[in-house]
Amino acid sequence: MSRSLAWGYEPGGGGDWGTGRALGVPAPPQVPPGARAPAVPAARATSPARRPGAPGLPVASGSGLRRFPQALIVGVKKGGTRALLEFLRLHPDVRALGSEPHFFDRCYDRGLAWYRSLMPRTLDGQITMEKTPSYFVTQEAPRRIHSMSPDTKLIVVVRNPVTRAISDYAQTLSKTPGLPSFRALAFRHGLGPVDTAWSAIRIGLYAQHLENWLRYFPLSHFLFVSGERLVSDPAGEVGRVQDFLGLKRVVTDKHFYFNATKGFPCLKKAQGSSRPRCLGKSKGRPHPRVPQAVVQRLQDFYRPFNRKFYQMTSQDFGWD
Ligand SMILES: Nc1ncnc2c1ncn2[C@@H]1O[C@H](COP(=O)(O)OS(=O)(=O)O)[C@@H](OP(=O)(O)O)[C@H]1O
Repeated sequence: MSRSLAWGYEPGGGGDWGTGRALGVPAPPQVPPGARAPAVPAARATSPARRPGAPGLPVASGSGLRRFPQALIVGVKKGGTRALLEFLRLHPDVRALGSEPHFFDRCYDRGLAWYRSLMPRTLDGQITMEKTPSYFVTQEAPRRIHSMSPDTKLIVVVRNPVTRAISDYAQTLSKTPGLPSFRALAFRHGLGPVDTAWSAIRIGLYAQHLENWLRYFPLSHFLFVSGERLVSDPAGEVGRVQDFLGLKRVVTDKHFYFNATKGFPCLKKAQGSSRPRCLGKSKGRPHPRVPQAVVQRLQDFYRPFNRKFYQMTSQDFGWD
């Protein structure tokens, strides 16, 4: 796997992320939609049995063991989840799956043993991680993750829901030329009520999604990372994450520089490399111009949901 798929930009360089895979990590097995992976027990709604070879126990293979993730980046789409994962991968005690396995939303019927087989091997004391931003808005994800391990640490990168929606739209537009305008999709009947059935809008109702998670996990299991501060102060946000994961603060401001061409913080040296690297061009895409009146209406729409989210998390993200 070419490293440039993960870190597509560097001074004088180009490229794209493409697959969302990263740094030398093999892609998960590709199984056609609807097909089942062979000889793997289905995931159960109860905790995995504690017997050798059972889904709950680590599997020895080569150097280190494949273990279930102890920490997950569960959201949100377009929040800055890739940047956070790649920053954390600089830490010697973090091993992460480069691709998004989508186990707790799309692939759950492949079973826990399949899921664990995707994970990189870790030594004692190292943390296994993966990120799949759609988990945060998947109704069944909290129950399923809880049944894997009620001790799982959950990280949510959140961003102003209006900017997030525009970013989401920009991504869809890049794959679907001729898409109706953002404004046409955001409001029903022209400039009628906000269309909460549109996923770009619905994902930003953070308080509602969090309520579903809190039925299974206490707040102490969550860390909410500001997507805005991840850009303005990456070392500060990654410092909070390292504390939350019980890790030494190894990733610090020494690892970052601001790349004026990219307009984002980049790494002075990516994992296993001596060269500076930025994320690929699908991260930090130009956004289409959205009229200020549309932005304002959405700001007003989200305000009560944002306030509720601030209350629930005891954190003010400053979006209002
Ligand atoms: N360092 C750095 N470099 C590039 N981009 C950065 C960085 N930090 C945060 N971001 C923001 O990450 C946004 C993409 O978020 P995700 O990685 O969560 O997207 S995805 O859901 O996995 O598609 C992406 O959104 P857009 O700017 O709208 O493309 C970026 O704003």
